[in-house]
Amino acid sequence: MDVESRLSDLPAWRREGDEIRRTVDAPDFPTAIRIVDEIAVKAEELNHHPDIDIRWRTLHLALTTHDKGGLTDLDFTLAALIDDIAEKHGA
Ligand SMILES: C[C@H](O)[C@H](O)[C@H]1CNC2=NC(N)=NC(=O)C2=N1
Repeated sequence: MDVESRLSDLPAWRREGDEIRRTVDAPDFPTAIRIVDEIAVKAEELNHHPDIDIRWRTLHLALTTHDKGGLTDLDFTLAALIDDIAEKHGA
């Protein structure tokens, strides 16, 4: 997988070893939680689940495919969906 080329379509994300990561700065805490809730729905649909660290209104998200020991298409698919959700909420 050409990770750098996939990342060029996802400027908010950066590679850290076997993961891609981004932060999401929500306008306030309730919005941050709504974003997490919408991500959770997508994660269940895809059976692919991000690591999420919630710090007040900032989310730290990390994606990898544990089952395959590295990054796969699913990580980039979910990353794009997370970007859509964040943008919709002004984050
Ligand atoms: C058995 C089941 O398919 C898994 O353990 C799934 C669930 N969610 C997952 N999420 C992520 N991010 N990586 C995985 O490898 C993964 N595996």
